[in-house]
Amino acid sequence: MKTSPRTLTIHDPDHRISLLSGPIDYQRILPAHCDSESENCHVHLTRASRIGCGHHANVYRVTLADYPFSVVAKVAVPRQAARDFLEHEAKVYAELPAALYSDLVIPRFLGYYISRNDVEASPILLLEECGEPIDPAVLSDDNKTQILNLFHRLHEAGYLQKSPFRKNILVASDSEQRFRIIDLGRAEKVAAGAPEIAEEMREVKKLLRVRQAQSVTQPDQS
Ligand SMILES: Nc1ncnc2c1ncn2[C@@H]1O[C@H](COP(=O)(O)OP(=O)(O)OP(=O)(O)O)[C@@H](O)[C@H]1O
Repeated sequence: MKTSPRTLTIHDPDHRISLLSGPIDYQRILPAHCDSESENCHVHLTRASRIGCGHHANVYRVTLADYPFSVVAKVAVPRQAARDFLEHEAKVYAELPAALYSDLVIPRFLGYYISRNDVEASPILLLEECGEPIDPAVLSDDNKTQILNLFHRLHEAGYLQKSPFRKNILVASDSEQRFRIIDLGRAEKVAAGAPEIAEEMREVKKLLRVRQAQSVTQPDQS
C-alpha cells in the first residue's frame, strides 16, 4: 500500500485555494521520510467535494488512486493564523507515535504539502476520512468508554487535544462503529500527570454526558 505521495498535482477549477488557472504543484514537507510512498498523485478540489469547514480550514473529500481508504484534504482559509494552525497540526501528526495510527485513535496522516508554484495557495494536509461528528444523545455506554479511551491514549502519548468538541470526534458510518479524534490544530504537549489531563477528561465526559464518577476502562496492556 502506498501511504504518502511525494508530490501532488492539484486541480482547482473552482479556485478554492488558488487563482491560477492551471494545475498547482505541491511537494511533501512532512513526514520528511517515509518507508512507503508514491511519486505523484492528482487531487481535485471542487466546491461540491467540500465535506466540512471550521474556523480555520475547509475540508474536501478527495480520491487518490491506489488508496484503500477515503482521504480528505484539509486546507487553511486565507489567513496567516489559519496556516499556522495547519502547520502546527501537521507537526503534531508527524510526531505522534505509530500506535495511535494503527490503533485508529486518530486519522492516518498521509502528509503535509506546500505549493511549489503559487506561494499564495494554502498548504494541504492529507488525512484519512473518518466519518461524521458524533451525536452524544445516541451513544451507548460502551461507545462513551471507547471515546474516553481515545483521549486517554492521546494523553498517554503526551498530548492534549485542546478542543474536545462534538465536531472533533468522528464516527465512521460503516457497520462497525469506529470513533476517531480529529483536529489537532490546538493540540499541546503535556507532561504525564499534569492537571490539564484530568481537566480535559472532565470536558470530554461533560460533552459525552458521562457521570464524572464513571471510570474509563484502561486499554488492554497485555
Ligand atoms: N479526517 C476527517 N474525516 C472526515 N471529516 C473531517 C475530517 N477532518 C475534518 N473533517 C470535517 O471538517 C470539519 C472541519 O475540520 P476541522 O475541525 O479540523 O477544521 P478547523 O478549521 O481546524 O476547526 P476549528 O473550527 O476548531 O478551528 C470537521 O468538523 C469535520 O466535519
